[in-house]
Order: sequence, then structure tokens, then C-alpha cells
Amino acid sequence: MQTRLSVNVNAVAMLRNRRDLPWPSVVGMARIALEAGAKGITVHPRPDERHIRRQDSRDLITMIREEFPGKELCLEGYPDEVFLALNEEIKPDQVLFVPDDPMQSTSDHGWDFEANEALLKNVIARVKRAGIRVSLFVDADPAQPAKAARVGADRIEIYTGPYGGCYDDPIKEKVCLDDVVTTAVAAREAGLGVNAGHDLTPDNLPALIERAPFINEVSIGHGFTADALIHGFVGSVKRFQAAMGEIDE
Ligand SMILES: CC(=O)[C@@H](O)[C@H](O)COP(=O)(O)O
Ligand SMILES: NCC(=O)COP(=O)(O)O
Repeated sequence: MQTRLSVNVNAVAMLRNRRDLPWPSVVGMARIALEAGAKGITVHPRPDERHIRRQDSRDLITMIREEFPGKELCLEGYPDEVFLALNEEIKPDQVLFVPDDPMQSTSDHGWDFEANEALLKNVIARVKRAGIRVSLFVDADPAQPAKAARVGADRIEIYTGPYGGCYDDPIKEKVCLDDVVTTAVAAREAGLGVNAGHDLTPDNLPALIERAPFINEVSIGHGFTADALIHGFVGSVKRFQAAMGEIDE
């Protein structure tokens, strides 16, 4: 099975929002990534719309449904009423529920399942009624996937921030990678699909995919955008695909 690359375009929206102008175009850059071979687009419409706006999500689903059948849109967010209603309106292929506080600068931890069991069961059942696949953001800890399965998730997304943060310390990096891999194995054993994301790069992806080739999807934004400033969006799709061992079509 080939791990699918979903390009996160939050940073494109952040750049656009510096001006009251429509460029760089979120839909336009997403189209370039999909034409280059990415299998999906991920966006995180945060409550303050500091990068992706809810309207971007609507424009993206229209473009993907019209131009790229079989490719996917993933919406990420905390399951408040506004986010749940947006999901029911546009029906993305996948939703990733994250436990983020609105004031948080980025996603930096997975769910506390004990504290949020009732909430998660309720919101997962709700978006599944709209036909959306549900993934839950979890810490790299092999105890977490079974808890995600119990509340009804289809997949987990392993928070790989600590692994990405060890880029300059090979010993810590190996420990963090072990945590991600054992969590991925536990998810597979629990019957869940496995995604991974946060601070993945062309340097740290090969070791991850080599040890967990059954990962369904990686979503990559910050590292992708940094790479694309040098290599361009098309070039970076190819570079990330190569890092995952994907043969160019
Ligand atoms: C869920 C996750 O891991 C994220 O990386 C998130 O999409 C990043 O959000 P920001 O782009 O707002 O930092
Ligand atoms: N789900 C993780 C994601 O979409 C991208 O995270 P990052 O590469 O911007 O850290």
C-alpha cells in the first residue's frame, strides 16, 4: 500500500491574508499540488480564521469534486458547533478532530480520551451520519489507539511534532520515532486506519515510512511550504513522494 500525501495549505492562506487581495490563491495552489500528484488537501479552519477561512473550505471542496474525482479534502478542527456545521454543509472526505483551544498557536497534543469520551462519541456519531470518515489526533503513545477505537473513530492521526522537533538530535529522534511506530502498530491492531502529521519533512519521512509502510496518509503543511519556497509546489510534491518511496505516475 502506498501512503497518500495530503498537502496542507494553511500557510498559503496565511500569506494571502497579509493583504486584502486574493493571492496567493488557496484553491490555485491546492490545484497545482493535486495536478502534481498529491492525493489530497488538508486545511485547518481555525475559529479566528487567521489562515484558512470557512469560505476556503467551501471553494476547495467545489474544486476537488469538479476537477479531481478520487482525491480528498480533510478538514481539521476542534468539534465546536461552527466546525461541525461546516462539515455537515460541505461533507469533506475526512475530518480530523483536534483538542485545540482557540488561543493555541498550533496543534501540539492529542486527545485526553478519559476527559472527552462523551463529547467524542457524540460528535463522531454526528459527522458519520453525514458520511464523513473520522480521524482523531492522538499523542504518540501505543495506549491511545484502543481508546480512539472505543469512541468510534475510523482512523487516528499520530501527532508527529516531537519526532519533527528532534531533527538535530539523532538519539532523541530514534526514541520519538519508536513512539510513533509503536502507536501506528497499535492502531492497526485496533482495526483503525493510521494517519500521521505535524512537522514532517523530506528528511524525516523516509525512516517513518520504512518502519510503518502501512500508514494510510501523511498531511504536511509547514515543512512542505518551507521546501516549496526552494523547489516550487510541483517540485516539493515530487520530493515528498520520493521521500515516501512513491514511484512517479
Ligand atoms: C493538526 C495538525 O497537526 C496541524 O499541523 C495543523 O493543521 C497545523 O495548524 P497550523 O497551520 O495552524 O499550525
Ligand atoms: N495534520 C497535520 C497537518 O496537516 C500538517 O501539519 P504541519 O506539516 O503544518 O506541521
